[in-house]
Amino acid sequence: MSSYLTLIPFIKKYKWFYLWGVLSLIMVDALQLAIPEILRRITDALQFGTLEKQQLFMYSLTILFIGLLMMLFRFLWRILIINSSRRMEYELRNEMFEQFLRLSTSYYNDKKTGDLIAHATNDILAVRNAASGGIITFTDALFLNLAAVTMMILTTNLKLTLIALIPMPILAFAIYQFGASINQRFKIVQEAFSELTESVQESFSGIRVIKSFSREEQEIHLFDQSNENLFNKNMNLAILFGTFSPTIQFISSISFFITLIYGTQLVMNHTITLGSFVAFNGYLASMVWSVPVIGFVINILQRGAASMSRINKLMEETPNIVEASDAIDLRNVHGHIEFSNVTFYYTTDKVPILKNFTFHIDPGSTIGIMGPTGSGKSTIPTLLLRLYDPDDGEIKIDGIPIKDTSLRSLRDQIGYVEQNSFIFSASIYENIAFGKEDHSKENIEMAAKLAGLHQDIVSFPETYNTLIGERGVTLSGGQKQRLAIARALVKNPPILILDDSLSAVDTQTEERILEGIKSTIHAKTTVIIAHRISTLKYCDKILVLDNGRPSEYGSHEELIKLDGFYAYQYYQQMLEDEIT
Ligand SMILES: Nc1ncnc2c1ncn2[C@@H]1O[C@H](COP(=O)(O)OP(=O)(O)OP(=O)(O)O)[C@@H](O)[C@H]1O
Repeated sequence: MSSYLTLIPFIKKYKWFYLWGVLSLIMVDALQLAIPEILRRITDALQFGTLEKQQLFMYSLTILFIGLLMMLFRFLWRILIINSSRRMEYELRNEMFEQFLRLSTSYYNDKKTGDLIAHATNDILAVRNAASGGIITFTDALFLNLAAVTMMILTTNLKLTLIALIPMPILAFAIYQFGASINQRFKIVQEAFSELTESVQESFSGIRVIKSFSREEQEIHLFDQSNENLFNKNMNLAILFGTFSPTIQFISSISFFITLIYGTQLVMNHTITLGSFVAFNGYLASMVWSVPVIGFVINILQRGAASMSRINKLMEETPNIVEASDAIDLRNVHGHIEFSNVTFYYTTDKVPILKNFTFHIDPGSTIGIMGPTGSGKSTIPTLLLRLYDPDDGEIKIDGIPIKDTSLRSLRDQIGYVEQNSFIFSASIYENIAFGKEDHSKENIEMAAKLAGLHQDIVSFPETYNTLIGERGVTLSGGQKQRLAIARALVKNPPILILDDSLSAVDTQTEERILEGIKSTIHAKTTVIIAHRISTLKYCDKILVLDNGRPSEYGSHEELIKLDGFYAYQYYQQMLEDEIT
């Protein structure tokens, strides 16, 4: 329950809402307890034949008035408490999303999307329930219980009260036991639900693969298994719930049974009046209702606490990549890049991806990087962008260690086109303008032209406003790549990195794009990671990586002469071109 401590700032912020809300709630309860008192007076007057018409009219009118006040106060507490819990949910969700974006790339390496979504949905919902329903019902039940017992003792009979309360400890124990099992089964249901959501998400994302491999039957079977698992877990919970209510009701009825036997005797021997007996039953009914509710509330609060501790854990995560407190802004970059003795592991228990890697790129030059798959090519821009930090060594831009620069200014200097860039479900325009806040229509069109995409865009019915992704048209692999290039070019960055980003484009288009970039954007340091020699031959120098270490370096001609990996790839690709 200590996990709720993090909610204190929220509660403090909305303390007046909560305070007035709880007071209104207590007013509702107090008014509710006045009704058995009126019934006592009416019954007594009826029993002793003293009830006058005008008195009955007044009592009825009072009950009506109480009903009206209860309506008003109920409305008030609902508005006040539900409103503040919704505000809390809103703020908590915003804070969580900000934290998600603050966390470093490595955080996402071993996290399931379904679990992350569950934090933002189920966990926040459970906390909101605890902060609204939980608090309301807890206050409600606690006050009602205490007030009802006090009224029973003060207005009726202490002994009858004590005897009627005998089953209450059994009731409390049963509720506690049920509560623990319900909580556990509820958690299992949540896990099964998360598994099902994950599997549905995967099926939607991989629908093309499923269809092209005719895996529909197997996927339906797998889904059926997950769904059946969820059904079984839900049934387990339902059975427990099904047993819970009747058991609780049965134990509660023992209280009425005792009251009926002992209470009627007290009436018959004139220890209490008939009116007191009626009122006593009214108080008992309020109590019997509220005892199980306390059990439920404890569940809601426990569930909320479990969710809150998961949220706290997430909020306490610190990003691996942090800015120095005196970080400087990188400005007017010339594009000199230097890697000195860089060693890097994605996971420390595995082999290093880059080993003592030392390399430098002159400003304004175009450098190609090639090497076998998995040799660490894409890791180089990842480190340059500080998506990860090296375990050893240093990286500098224009002589400034990138660790000393602000993340934003560093990333603003680099236009990085990933192997498989993500395309958002938005318009083409918005996708290109993504990385540049102060863009103009001309900038966007210029970038699209340079990336060789403009002609494709104008052939779409709504040109630049055409929606793409889930809500719109589907782009071809080559169009996606060119869109990603346009997105990087619109930033007009001093350093441009194309990571296998022309592989789905034919060689003539590729030639046009690279020529365009070279002739239009002067003095840009360009790094081209590629497997195709046709792409690399535009580069001033080419670095061949092998197992995280430079193995060859030189111009196209120099590397051919060297007769190593590059030359082998060159002849191999020439042969393929001749055959096709
Ligand atoms: N996020 C990650 N977590 C753990 N390991 C990773 C991660 N990204 C890449 N790796 C591993 O690091 C190694 C180098 O990956 P990298 O992407 O740099 O290779 P690459 O030379 O660009 O390969 P390719 O030509 O296939 O794109 C690979 O073995 C890869 O499995």
